[in-house]
Amino acid sequence: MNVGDRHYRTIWLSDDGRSVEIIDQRWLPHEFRIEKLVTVAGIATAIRDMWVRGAPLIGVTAAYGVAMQMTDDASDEALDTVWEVLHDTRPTAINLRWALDEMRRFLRPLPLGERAAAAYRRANEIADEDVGLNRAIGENGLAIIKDIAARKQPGETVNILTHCNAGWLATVDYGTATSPIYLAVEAGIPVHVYVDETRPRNQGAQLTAWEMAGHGVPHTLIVDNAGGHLMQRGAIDMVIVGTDRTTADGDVCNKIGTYLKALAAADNDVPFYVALPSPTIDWTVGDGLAEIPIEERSGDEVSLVWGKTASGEIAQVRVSPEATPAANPAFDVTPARLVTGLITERGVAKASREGLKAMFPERG
Ligand SMILES: CSC[C@H]1O[C@H](OP(=O)(O)O)[C@H](O)[C@@H]1O
Repeated sequence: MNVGDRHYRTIWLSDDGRSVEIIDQRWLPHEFRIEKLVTVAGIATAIRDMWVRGAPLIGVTAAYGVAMQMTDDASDEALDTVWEVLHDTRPTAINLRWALDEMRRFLRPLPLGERAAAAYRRANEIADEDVGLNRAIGENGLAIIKDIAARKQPGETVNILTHCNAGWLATVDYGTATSPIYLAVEAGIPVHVYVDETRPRNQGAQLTAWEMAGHGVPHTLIVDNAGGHLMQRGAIDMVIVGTDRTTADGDVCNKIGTYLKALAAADNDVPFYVALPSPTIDWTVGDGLAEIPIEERSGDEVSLVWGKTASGEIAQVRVSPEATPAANPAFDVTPARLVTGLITERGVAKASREGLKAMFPERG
């Protein structure tokens, strides 16, 4: 997407044809910093410490990490080792495993001398594929927004709530949950987005709000706990979120707090949509609550908050007593029964095994 008058992706191959450059999302919205990643260890750190984050972007970053490894050592052992090293960075987003599996499947049959160049070609393809998938998700989600707009008074705003950041910053471009929003704005549909701040790391306040402001999308930042209140008062027409892993039965694992939004939406008859590219579907898992590993991150992310001081310094401040321990599950699971529809690149699927099989019959 555009940052000012320049188009950016979240990750791109450096001119040296080996390193990758990323938007280091830790400093947004206060500073727009580009970082160059030159080693597999650097790629692993960038994923683990959330310099880059978001399920699709994590997968693409790992794909480039495999390619980087192939330039150093293209042996089968090195291919297996880099798979393990990068897979261990974060446990929940299935795109990470999907991308690592895809790179290993693609490279294993190749002669060692061909693997490095082929790996970069495949990583570039995966990045490009992500952009196409997200654009298609946007088209399919736009139809839903248009339908809601058609049922309101002419010119009346469609109010959308989103949680965390499933924007272009969570992908290579366009985003998943935000893609229909961007296309709706392009189509001239009056939309307004309620942006959940999304504690503890505030991906909504720091990233989604930055994206919305950057693209002139009317939006309002709210605390995570305000969504139900707004739904009770008819202020929300639809909820749209992303996902880090959706099961073959339609259970949706996403940023912590998503489940509570889905409960409030169900209680207030507000449609609750999940936008996802198919690599985010884990076909090996049915029961999300029982089978999806939930990342437990440091309690410091709860107790300490990043922000910009009055003097313009980016700093952390403590919001709880030093002695108070904090728990920090990073994701939760929304049961399929609470999901109105899964907006995929092929269309809107019912959140069920049958619905996903109908959309992806080759997965039968
Ligand atoms: C388009 S996937 C975005 C998804 O990833 C986020 O998690 P994190 O920021 O921890 O990587 C969040 O769950 C978003 O919905």
